Amino acid sequence: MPRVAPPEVDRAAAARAAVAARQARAAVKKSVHDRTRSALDVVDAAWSASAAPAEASLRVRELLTSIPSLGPTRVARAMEQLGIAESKRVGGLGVRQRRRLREWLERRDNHGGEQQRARLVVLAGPTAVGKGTVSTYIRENYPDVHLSVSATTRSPRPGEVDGVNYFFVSDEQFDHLIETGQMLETATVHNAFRYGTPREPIEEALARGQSVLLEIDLQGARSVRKEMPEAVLVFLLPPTWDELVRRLIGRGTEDSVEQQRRLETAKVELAAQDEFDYRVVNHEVSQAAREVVDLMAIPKK
Ligand SMILES: Nc1ncnc2c1ncn2[C@@H]1O[C@H](COP(=O)(O)OP(=O)(O)OP(=O)(O)O)[C@@H](O)[C@H]1O
Ligand SMILES: Nc1nc2c(ncn2[C@@H]2O[C@H](COP(=O)(O)O)[C@@H](O)[C@H]2O)c(=O)[nH]1
Repeated sequence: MPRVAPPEVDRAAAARAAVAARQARAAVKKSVHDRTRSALDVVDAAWSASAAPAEASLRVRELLTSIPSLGPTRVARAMEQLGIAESKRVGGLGVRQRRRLREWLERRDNHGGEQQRARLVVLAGPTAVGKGTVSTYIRENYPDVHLSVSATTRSPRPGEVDGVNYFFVSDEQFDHLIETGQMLETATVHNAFRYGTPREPIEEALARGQSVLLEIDLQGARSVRKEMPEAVLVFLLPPTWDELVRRLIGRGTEDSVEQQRRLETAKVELAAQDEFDYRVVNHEVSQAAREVVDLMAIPKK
């Protein structure tokens, strides 16, 4: 192969080009930031008692596409995730829609207008610490997070819905899911029933850029770490041991034998908290949920 002489490098020109590129990137970032802040102002203004008709009647779709980094496809997807109809006007948003839109805009702004990298976050912790409660809060208030729905061989509790809380399956169906490679991890929890995380919905959500939350036990968290080392492991802690016992007994879904069994497992699980990347104390549900969601945005330790 003939040797090609390296081109003469004009170092000064290269440095000038790099500075110009940096300045251009900073300008775009600033304009995204400014437009995001003014979008937030419009959302707030449309809700104030003295709202100008122009702000209230603006369509959410138009408001979002006014932000330079958001094209029509991204806007359509975001609105779907936020549960806001395509034709909705800013003044016509419901309380929860408005809160979700504000939080979404704030999160984008905190990340320089960039869509944050999709992350797989595993939430584990002792029984009755509030994993299910925090996950439900996230499902209802952060629709851009995909919540994994586990399969289990236990029976539904009153109010639990198949396909929403769990996929309630028989032992034979659970075996089939394992044999056909459909599970990312499985475990027998509290020496009682089998639980497992279906693999495909997680892979699909991550591929479309959606962060995923798994609410699973310690064994499951360890298995996920082996399979997907990029996963972020979060341990949910109770404010105190006595509060944990109060929550378990207060929930009233287990008899006293099962409560004792779960508290024994809880001691083992609490001893493993140092294996996790982050710890979040569940004093208050909305605060704990926000801390968990915020962890989806920061680089893994
Ligand atoms: N921050 C909180 N403050 C007070 N009570 C809470 C809080 N979080 C959850 N709870 C209550 O504690 C109880 C246990 O919560 P939850 O069922 O969500 O726990 P869990 O960790 O999912 O339990 P398990 O692992 O046994 O399924 C529920 O009655 C719930 O309402
Ligand atoms: N390893 C897994 N553990 C899971 C999964 N889904 C739920 N769980 C954990 O099971 C216990 C009991 O749950 P409950 O709803 O019967 O009270 C709890 O610690 C859950 O976190 C899973 O897919 N894999």
